[in-house]
Amino acid sequence: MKVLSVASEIFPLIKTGGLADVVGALPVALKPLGVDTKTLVPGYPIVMKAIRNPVVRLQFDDLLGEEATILEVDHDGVSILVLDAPAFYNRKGGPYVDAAGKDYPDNWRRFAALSLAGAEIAAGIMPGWRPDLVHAHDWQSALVSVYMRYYPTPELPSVLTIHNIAFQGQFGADVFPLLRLPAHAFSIEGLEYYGDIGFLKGGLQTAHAITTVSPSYAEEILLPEFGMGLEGLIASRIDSLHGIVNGIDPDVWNPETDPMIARNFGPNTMKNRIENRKAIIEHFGLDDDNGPIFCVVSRLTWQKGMDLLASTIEEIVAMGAKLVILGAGDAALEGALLSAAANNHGRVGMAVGYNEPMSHLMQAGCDAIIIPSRFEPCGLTQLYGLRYGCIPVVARTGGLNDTIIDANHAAVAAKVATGVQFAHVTSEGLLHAIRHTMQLFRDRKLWTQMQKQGMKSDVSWGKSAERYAALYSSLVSKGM
Ligand SMILES: Nc1ncnc2c1ncn2[C@@H]1O[C@H](COP(=O)(O)OP(=O)(O)O[C@H]2O[C@H](CO)[C@@H](O)[C@H](O)[C@H]2O)[C@@H](O)[C@H]1O
Repeated sequence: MKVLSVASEIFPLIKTGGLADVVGALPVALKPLGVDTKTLVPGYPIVMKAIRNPVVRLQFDDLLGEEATILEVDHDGVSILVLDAPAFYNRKGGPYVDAAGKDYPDNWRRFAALSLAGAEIAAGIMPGWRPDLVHAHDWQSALVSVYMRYYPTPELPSVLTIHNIAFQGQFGADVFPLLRLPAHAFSIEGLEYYGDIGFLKGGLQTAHAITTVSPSYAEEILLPEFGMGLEGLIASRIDSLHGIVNGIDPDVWNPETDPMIARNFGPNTMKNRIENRKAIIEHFGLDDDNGPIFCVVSRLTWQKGMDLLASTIEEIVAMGAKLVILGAGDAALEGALLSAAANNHGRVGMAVGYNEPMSHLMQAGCDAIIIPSRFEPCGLTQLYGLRYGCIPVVARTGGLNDTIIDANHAAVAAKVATGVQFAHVTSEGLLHAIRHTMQLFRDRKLWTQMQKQGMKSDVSWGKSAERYAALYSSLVSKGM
């Protein structure tokens, strides 16, 4: 089976969040199951710089008014199609925002072009390769199935994965004529969304299957609290909705071989882990006592509950814990966390920005990772935590609920606990969970047993890749 995956990020070429990890790892996991994937991504400057020996596969004279080229590269066995369209992607800022952090005003056009290029490739215009199915991710590529439905291109089976329903790609109706779709695509069955146009909304209407990244989140988005206005539409498509939990790349995230950490370790060499703890203490200038070191690796946003963290830091420190934070995002949250770190020298450390090696070292050297998300479609950092013996302390929501076994009495007695969950995502709820975690930490035997239990958890893509492959097959064999 041949699959065209279309996405705005792919690890390791370009990553701003978990989407990139999934888009990069899933094709590798699908390959042994007979699924050959090519992944179409925008040719941002960072991508153009990273690719080696690209082959020109296709040229567009007029992709939504601009010239564009499809280049193919093989990156560590993953086949990547790069949409080289300087008018859309050759910008100084990030993939979505300019250097000042503001959304590019033409994001609708930049990602409509990505989706249209995907629909054209699906139609078979690229010599020598045509997919059997298209898999789009989030709003940035959600128009692929809209173009396939309304454009004069034949329609292939399609899957749309929601990684985060909070980002919907909603734009004014004035841009509709510029998308080159027929007038009837501006309808309730198509792109129209409360008088505007909605990229994700259009994709949810037209994709043959909708997936999201955990079973719990698939249920949550049927509720107004989590559906962000799309719950009614999703409910109308419930027969086509699937919750498939994310896995992680076991080679990139392997404490036994990870080159980004101070010392490798595994379940049988846990004592080596201490070298990573020492590296964290040194890097952040923390007090060298025996209390637990908590970490946070996160976008600094409301979704991730970072305001709750900021408001409880003094109490966390007063309990005797240490905390290190790696993150970037909301400027006010960044400021609040930085000043908490400055006020608690030796107890709280903060690294601002995006730092992949530091994210690995934190998982390897800290004792627990705090994830106080208000909603979390899947979450990947708790899975890395499991693999690295960094006990996840998580809000009971979405994929956090599906992947972490709370250390309640029954789970501890049965020796199956892998972390701590808290149901009330409030300052009190978070502090209660941290207090509980510190109690568990003091019982060294129990703590080590929980670490090892986590390290044994199946966080691979194995079963989830099988579910995607089965879904693809069912759509292709049905002819949709
Ligand atoms: N400052 C920093 N430096 C280095 N690395 C950093 C970093 N901040 C974050 N990261 C990394 O970025 C990734 C974040 O992934 P998540 O799954 O936690 O969230 P995200 O909200 O981006 O993804 C959305 O999509 C994913 C994928 O489906 C879902 O798991 C998730 O719930 C959903 O919100 C992790 O690999 C993490 O290590």
